[in-house]
Amino acid sequence: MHLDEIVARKREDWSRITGVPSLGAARPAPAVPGTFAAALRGAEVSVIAEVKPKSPSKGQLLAPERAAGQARTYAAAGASAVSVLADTPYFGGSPELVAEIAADPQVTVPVLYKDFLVDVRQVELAHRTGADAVLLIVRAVDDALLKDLLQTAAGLGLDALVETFTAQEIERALAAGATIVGINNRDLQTFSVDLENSARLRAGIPAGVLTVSESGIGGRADLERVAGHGFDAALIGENLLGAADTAQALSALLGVTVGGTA
Ligand SMILES: O=P(O)(O)OC[C@@H](O)[C@@H](O)c1c[nH]c2ccccc12
Repeated sequence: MHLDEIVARKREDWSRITGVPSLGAARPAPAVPGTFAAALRGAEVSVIAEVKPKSPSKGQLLAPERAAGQARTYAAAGASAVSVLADTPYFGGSPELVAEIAADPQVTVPVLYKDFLVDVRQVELAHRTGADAVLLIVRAVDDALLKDLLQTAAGLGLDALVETFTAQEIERALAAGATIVGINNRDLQTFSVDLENSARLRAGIPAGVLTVSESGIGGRADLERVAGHGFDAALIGENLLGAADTAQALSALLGVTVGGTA
């Protein structure tokens, strides 16, 4: 299974859905534009820590009942933002999980809604969860839809992390107006990971655009490499989810980058 199959399924699912699904009693505060972007800015490389209950390549990563607590641990241990999977069939998350985490007073950092967006109604659903930002994957959409998704997000006060994998996708992201660009180190067609992908493509992103290196970042050496290439942030899931002590793993990652004290 790879990106094309996931995207085909999402399109089919959303063709059957009428309107925007409601989220029960969830009544989030309105999104404050720029909250997620602001969390990534700063002198040091920021960490966006991910709550990814399972993945197609690794299987179960986190027991469902531990997912919400994981976000609290990330926030307490110094993550600048948390990314939460809203996709259920492939990644074991849900919009309800995003809503629960976004409403948690102990999660004091911005929340990124992570799904495969192929319909503007998904941006509205993300907004209903109380998330601060959405992930948009360039490869999953055409230019017109990418623009629509970006404009819908902006209209609702949501920031957008626009994910790319190639130089051409970076150009498409920038042409559509992206102000936060992610470069994935994992090829979503094959699931192979190469950190050099970020390094190679970073130069194609102009100053003033926030940059995020995504996937396969394993430890402090990797994070330093990413910082050295000038990224504002790193998106990290599996390494933290697999650690015996998440808080300690995250502190060790951050300790070095914020002053070499870890
Ligand atoms: O767990 P990792 O290798 O640290 O990667 C996190 C994140 O980048 C990855 O989960 C991801 C990047 N883009 C995605 C799109 C959909 C689902 C998941 C992802």
